[in-house]
Amino acid sequence: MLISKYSQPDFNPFGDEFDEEGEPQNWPAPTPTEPLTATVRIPGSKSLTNRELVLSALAASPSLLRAPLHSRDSQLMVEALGLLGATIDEVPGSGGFGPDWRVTPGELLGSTSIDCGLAGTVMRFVPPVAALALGPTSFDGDESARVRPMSAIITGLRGLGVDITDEGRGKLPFTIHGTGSVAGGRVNIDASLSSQFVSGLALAAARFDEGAHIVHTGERLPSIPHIDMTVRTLEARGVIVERPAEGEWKVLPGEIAGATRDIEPDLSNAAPFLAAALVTGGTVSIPGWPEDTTQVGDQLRQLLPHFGAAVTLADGVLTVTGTGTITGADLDLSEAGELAPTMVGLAALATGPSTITGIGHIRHHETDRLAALATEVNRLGGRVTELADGLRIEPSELHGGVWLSYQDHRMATTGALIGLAVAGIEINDVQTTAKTLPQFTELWTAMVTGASRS
Ligand SMILES: O=C(O)C1=C[C@@H](OP(=O)(O)O)[C@@H](O)[C@H](O)C1
Ligand SMILES: C=C(OP(=O)(O)O)C(=O)O
Repeated sequence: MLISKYSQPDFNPFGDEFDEEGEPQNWPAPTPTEPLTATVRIPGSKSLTNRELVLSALAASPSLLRAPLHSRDSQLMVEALGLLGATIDEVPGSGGFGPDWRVTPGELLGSTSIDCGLAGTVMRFVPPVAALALGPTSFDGDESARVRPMSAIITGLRGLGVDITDEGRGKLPFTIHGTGSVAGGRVNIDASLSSQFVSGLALAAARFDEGAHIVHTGERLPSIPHIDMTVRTLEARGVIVERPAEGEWKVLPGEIAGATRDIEPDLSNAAPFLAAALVTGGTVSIPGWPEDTTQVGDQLRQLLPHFGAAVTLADGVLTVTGTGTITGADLDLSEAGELAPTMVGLAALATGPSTITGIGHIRHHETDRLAALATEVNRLGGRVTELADGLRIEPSELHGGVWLSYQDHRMATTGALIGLAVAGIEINDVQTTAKTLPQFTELWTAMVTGASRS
């Protein structure tokens, strides 16, 4: 099994950016003097990598994952599945950002402890796998992971016949008492706080005796494209998923096939880079943009023009060009909450007001993103007001200062985005980008200095 360097407490991906006490130093966000012209290659998708890892561990035969994401979240997933019985070996890769992974499924055994870090995909996707293992598996994570909602997974698994002990808060930590099988059947859950509850149950459900008929009972369902991604990855491995009604998914019991899968670049991680074209009035291209994808980041093609961008997709290269002026936009991001921090960064630099709604659930992401974004932009002189399910951003002259990251990779990248236009912004704990993009500062600096010019 692979050892995760990203989950070691003393891991420092940037060498010199910790002080002598081991505290993260501030990273001065670069402010270019000219419009950018850059081509940026982006590593693999977190959402696809972690789904394919889970499905590979549950499959009937080995799988090969090509160009997977190597980051804290994917390493935590590798470790978790390794502890439960899968073997994950590195094989020489062709992707350029690290080796490929060969995943050999093994007998699922508990009697282990899983560290979820702050990864929603690990804390929501692995418990149903542990339910299939023989023996108890305890789950915990970072301190800030202990406030993220988990009750729909806990009550959902209980409804499917799984014994779980927890502290009664519907949060980490908890222990799954696996017996080697899960009865399965119909289960009602409220997934209004996270689509990952549906995805987590669905990914393992084909291995349950009766499969699972998942019924979402809440009033709203965020991030629907991520559930579509789950369904598509299941179907690609031969699993039958029926849709009896709106908000219902019926995963039939059956074999999950081993497969060779090419992981697409992470289109949501492309967001701040593409937005940089708007902020500087330049042009940024991302190669390897898939023609047909379930990644919600593909919606950037429709979203960025709202702020004044010209967007083209030709021969697998997405190119965004800005005019130097960012217009305000009114957006419903209920499907694409993951893109909200970047959109708020753009809105903070726009000439007109913006209202971004449909994202109440991002209060439960890595941090309360609505509060964190409002606080940080306002500390730089911005005018951001929190709404129940979003943010109102009004134009304002911003100034430099320290931008706090709240252990949130997308907060860190949003600070860097604003720093392209506002001199003197320093990102505290930029290392937190290792959650999904350990190369962030390297790629960002290359983009700004022209080192990634095509
Ligand atoms: O299933 C996934 O891979 C994800 C689902 C979404 O979660 P929510 O539904 O909690 O927003 C998204 O925001 C997250 O980054 C990744
Ligand atoms: C919400 C996110 O992550 P997680 O998978 O931890 O929920 C995110 O990456 O924006």
